[in-house]
Amino acid sequence: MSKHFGGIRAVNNVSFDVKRGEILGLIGPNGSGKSTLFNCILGQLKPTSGHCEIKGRSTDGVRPADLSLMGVGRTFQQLSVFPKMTVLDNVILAGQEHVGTMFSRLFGPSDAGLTEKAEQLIEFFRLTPYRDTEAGSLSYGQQKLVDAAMAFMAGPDIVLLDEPAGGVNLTMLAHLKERLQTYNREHGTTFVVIEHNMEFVMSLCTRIIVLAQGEIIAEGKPEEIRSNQTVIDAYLGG
Ligand SMILES: Nc1ncnc2c1ncn2[C@@H]1O[C@H](COP(=O)(O)OP(=O)(O)OP(=O)(O)O)[C@@H](O)[C@H]1O
Repeated sequence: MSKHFGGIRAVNNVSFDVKRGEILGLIGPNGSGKSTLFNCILGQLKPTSGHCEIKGRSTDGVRPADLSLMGVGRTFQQLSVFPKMTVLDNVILAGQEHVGTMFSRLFGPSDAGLTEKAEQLIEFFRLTPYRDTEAGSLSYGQQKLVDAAMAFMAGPDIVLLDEPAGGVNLTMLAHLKERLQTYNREHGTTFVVIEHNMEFVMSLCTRIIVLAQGEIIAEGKPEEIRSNQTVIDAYLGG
C-alpha cells in the first residue's frame, strides 16, 4: 500500500500481513507514516495504490459502522468517551451501532443484551467501582480503559489500538498491558498497536514492524527489533 500527499510519500510500498491472534506493534519515529497507514487500513484515507483486506474483504472506503460489522474494533489516540455520561452508558453506546436488525430490536431483549455485555467488559477492565461514575471524572488512564472496553463491545476479531499507552501512568500501563494480553489469550482477538512507548510495545507485542519515512525498515520479534542497528539509527536520526 502507498499513500502520497503530493510529493510526500507518507506510506510507500508497505506490505505486511497479520495473523489471527497475533499482537502486532507498528512503531517508528514521528512522521514515519503510522497514522496514515492506520487511516488507510481503516478506510478513512484512500490509498494512492494498494489496499487492505480483512478476512478477504477490502476496507477501501468502508464506513466506521461497517468496519465493526466486519469484526474490526479500534481505539483512538484522543479519548472517545463522552465525559458527562457514565462509564456504563459510554460502553453501552459503543455497542449500539452493532446490534442493528429491526427483528432483534423488536423481539430481542429490550437492550439486546448490551447492558450485560457492557458490565462484563467493565468488570474485565476492573472498572466496576466506576460503573455509574461520569467518565470525565476518571483519571486519564482509567478513561483509556473505558475506551478499550468500548472497542471490545462488538466482539471484534481484530482491534487497532492507536497509542493506547499515551499519557498513561506506569501502574495503569501495567494493568492495561496485562488486560490486553489476557483478552488476547482468552478470546484469540488480534491486535495491531501503534505505540511510542517502547517498553510497553516491546513487552506487549509478539511481532513488531518498524516504519521510517513511510517504509518498513525492520520486522521481527521484540528482542530482534531492540538490537537492530537500522532501527536504532532511525530513532537516533529521527
Ligand atoms: N493530510 C496530510 N497532508 C499532507 N501531508 C501529510 C498529511 N498527513 C500526514 N502527512 C505527512 O505524512 C508523513 C507521515 O505522517 P504520519 O502522521 O502518518 O506519521 P506518524 O508516524 O503517525 O507520526 P507521529 O508519530 O508523529 O504521529 C509526515 O511527513 C506528515 O507530515
